[in-house]
Parts: sequence; C-alpha cells; structure tokens
Amino acid sequence: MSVKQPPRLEVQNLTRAFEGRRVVDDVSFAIEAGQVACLLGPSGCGKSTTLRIVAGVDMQDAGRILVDGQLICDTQFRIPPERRAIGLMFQDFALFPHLPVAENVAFGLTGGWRANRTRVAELLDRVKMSPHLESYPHELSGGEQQRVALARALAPRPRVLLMDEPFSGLDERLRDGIRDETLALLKDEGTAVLLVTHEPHEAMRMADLILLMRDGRIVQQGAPYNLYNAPVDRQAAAFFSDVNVLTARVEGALTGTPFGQFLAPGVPDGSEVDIVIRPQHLKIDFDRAGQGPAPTAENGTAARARVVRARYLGRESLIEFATMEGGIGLNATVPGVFLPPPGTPMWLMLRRDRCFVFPRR
Ligand SMILES: Nc1ncnc2c1ncn2[C@@H]1O[C@H](COP(=O)(O)OP(=O)(O)OP(=O)(O)O)[C@@H](O)[C@H]1O
Repeated sequence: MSVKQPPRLEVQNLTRAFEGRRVVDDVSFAIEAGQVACLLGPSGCGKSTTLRIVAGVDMQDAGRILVDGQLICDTQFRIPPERRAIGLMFQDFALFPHLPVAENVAFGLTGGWRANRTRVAELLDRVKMSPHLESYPHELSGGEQQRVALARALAPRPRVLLMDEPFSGLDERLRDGIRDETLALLKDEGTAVLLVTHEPHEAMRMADLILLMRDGRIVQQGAPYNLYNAPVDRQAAAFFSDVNVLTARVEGALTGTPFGQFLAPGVPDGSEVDIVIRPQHLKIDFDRAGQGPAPTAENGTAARARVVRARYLGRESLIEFATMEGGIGLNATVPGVFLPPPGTPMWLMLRRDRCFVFPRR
C-alpha cells in the first residue's frame, strides 16, 4: 500500500501585520512536487510579503511553513534561509556582473563551476545558453540573462523555487516564449514552484494551481479552468477578463432583466444581484424587421440593442451595445472581423450556463 507523501510546500494560516494592518491574513495552501502555483492578485495585496516569509527573509506573526512535511518555521522555530533548500528568482535578482555565465550558474554549488561541470553544462544546454558559457552578464540580452538566472536558481536542485514577477523586465514579445521554456524546464526538474504575478494571463499560462489573493487573503484557489469558469465573486470574474454586469432585484428567488428571468437561489427578496457575463459569451443575432430569436431555456429572452461602436482588435472584434429598453451598456466580442455601423439594431442573448449570479455587495 502506498503512503501518501506530504505536500512539497505547505503554508498554514500565515498572518503578517505592519503597523496593525494585516497584509497577509490567514493564508493557507499546499503545493506538490512538480506543481507550479501562481500567487495572483493586484498590486499591494500581500503576494511578495507571503513569498518573503516563505523565503525566510521576513517573519510571520502567526502560522507555520512545512517542506516535505518538516517544519521549517513557525513563530518559535526558524531554519535560516540558506538551509531551507528553497531557491529564489526575483525580478531584481541580478546576475553577478563580475562572474561569467558558468560561474554565475555554479554560484550556489559546493566546489564552484569546476566541481560541477556536468550539472552546469546540463542546465545551460536546457536554457539554450551553452554557447555563452564564458560570456559576462553585460554581454547578454535581457532574455538571455533571465535564462541564466533560471539555471542558477535551479542548479542546487532546490525542493521549492520561489519566483517573484520573474518575467516583468522582459520585452512583451519575448515573454510568452520564455514562459513556455521556463515551464518545460521546471516540469523536468520536478521542483515545486510558487510564482508571484499580478498578470492573469501569466497565471493562466503557467499555473497548475492559482491562488487568487485580495487584501491579504486567498479568496479562491484551484486550477485555472475553475477560476475562470466558476469565479467566487464579481471581482474574481473581472480579474480574468472584461465583464458585463447587469444589476437586478430579486423576487421569489428569481430576478427579472431585459433578458428574462434568472435564478438567484438563497438571495433574500428585495436584495440586488449582479449578473456577470464575459463579452465572448454574449450571443448576437440579426434583426429581422424588428423581430429577434424566440426565447430558449439555454439563452433566455433576446433583448433588442443598438450598436454604439465596433472596433477591430486583431484576433477579434469588440462591439459596444446599448439595449433599447433601459439603455444598458453591454460589450460583446466575436472572433475575426465584424464591424456593424453605429446605430445598427441587433438582438442580444445571455447564455444561462455562462452567466454568474452574485449577491450585490
Ligand atoms: N516592511 C514593510 N513595512 C510596512 N508595510 C509594508 C512592508 N512591506 C510591505 N508592506 C505593505 O504591505 C502591503 C503588501 O505588500 P506586498 O509587497 O506584499 O504586495 P504585493 O501584492 O506583492 O504588491 P506588488 O505586486 O506591488 O509587489 C502593501 O500595502 C505594502 O505597502
């Protein structure tokens, strides 16, 4: 019978306050070996503070951190940062300018580069930097320096790798390529990764597990699919794309809108709900002499709307509408080129399975 391994990194009830304000508030999560977890949230929500506590350069007020089931720090006991087998790759964690690439990569290894030629060569090969073994950092591009920094962080085979906005200094066009290469190497090394980012696109691309953080708390955690398709609240939905929001009042667990009725179970009568839908899930139909499509269970009632403006964005077109009843502004995106002139009457429907209904706060 196989015994279940403890998670590679486990953070339990971590709390940290500065001047009486909790910037990390009861944060808990677990990351398995080989898993990439992204701590995602807006600027100032406490991501970097969480990371610094795990790294051992800041101390929590409450909570525990375990690596492979072993306590590495609580409020009484603390293993120093250099003995945690935790690697770091921070955005401003520059390479040593006076050392060539090979020696930068070997920096954390006992015996330096000569004693670790095989490991250094293997990593530089993986990050496609073998021809630059003897180059100095100033001779490399930003993307190349980033690759060397990754090889350096992984060289000592850390059990956990912490990455704070590692790609933010790079040219936008380079980023996706480097993200993909980095991910492939991280997966091969099998380390557990905790990556801090404020970019949902980056988290969706890199993460096995997204930890969505707001005001010091983790408000939702799960696979990218779950966060995108089953957000816990309006802000969580809006973090991943633009959203349309319809506000409506609840009567008898139902709420009426120009698009028909929506179920709002558990919401008291008289209170308001937000109906949230992403622009790509708004269905558009043509106007046939003032007539639109018949209501369906899947799409509800169609509402007549007028085009306010349409713009071509490259991969898709964005069409802004205003409903004829109530003048509600709604945005729809469709793949390719679709640019109806302003004023064109059309019909809109909200796919019921794609709408999120949240009590209004
Ligand atoms: N040493 C400190 N003393 C006082 N306040 C601090 C300290 N470190 C962080 N803070 C505050 O704690 C909050 C969280 O900061 P933190 O750097 O963890 O956020 P973040 O989510 O990483 O943001 P960013 O993406 O901008 O780096 C911020 O309001 C910050 O000003």
